[in-house]
Amino acid sequence: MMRIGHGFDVHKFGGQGPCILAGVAVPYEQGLLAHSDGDVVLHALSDALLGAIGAGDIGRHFPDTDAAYAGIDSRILLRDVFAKVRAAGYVLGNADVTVMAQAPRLAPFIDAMAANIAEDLQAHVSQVNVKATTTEKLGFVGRKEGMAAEAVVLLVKA
Ligand SMILES: Nc1ccn([C@@H]2O[C@H](COP(=O)(O)O)[C@@H](O)[C@H]2O)c(=O)n1
Ligand SMILES: C[C@@]1(CO)OP(=O)(O)OP(=O)(O)OC[C@H]1O
Repeated sequence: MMRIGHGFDVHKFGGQGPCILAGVAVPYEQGLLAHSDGDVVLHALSDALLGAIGAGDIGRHFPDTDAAYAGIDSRILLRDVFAKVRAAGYVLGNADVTVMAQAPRLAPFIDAMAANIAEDLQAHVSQVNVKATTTEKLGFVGRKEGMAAEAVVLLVKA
């Protein structure tokens, strides 16, 4: 049996850079504001994984009111989420992630982002695709107010 999941997340720019995206420190004049490290990519991916096993979302598992998660590396959250996926009897089939950012330019960092995700999801890098798009200067992304990410995952029975 297979299970599909989708995730979406947004964080606002603010403070000092870099932006942490899939665990990669991407140089930028501002960072992403959040309770955690603001890793919008891993939050969308974690939500997709939780969605696929019918387990809600990361806000339910790691409340942003809990001091334990202040400034936390979102890779720790992703690995915890993936442990739940394994406990439910699944492994990753593939994951596809889209990052919406007018800036910074992400192309030089995409491979490192995919490698981190593959490592955390006990998968081969060929099972993980990460891509970026601007929004052609439209909307909050286009005005460089923040960044958004979407993720889709397919899980397969272990
Ligand atoms: N922050 C971004 C956004 C996009 N890219 C890459 O630029 C190419 C064109 O993007 P569109 O906005 O026309 O979809 C595309 O190949 C993106 O991967 C980027 O590096 N950083
Ligand atoms: C990750 C958590 C927990 O630190 O907080 P934030 O970093 O603010 O991120 P968000 O995407 O709002 O999601 C869920 C949270 O509970």
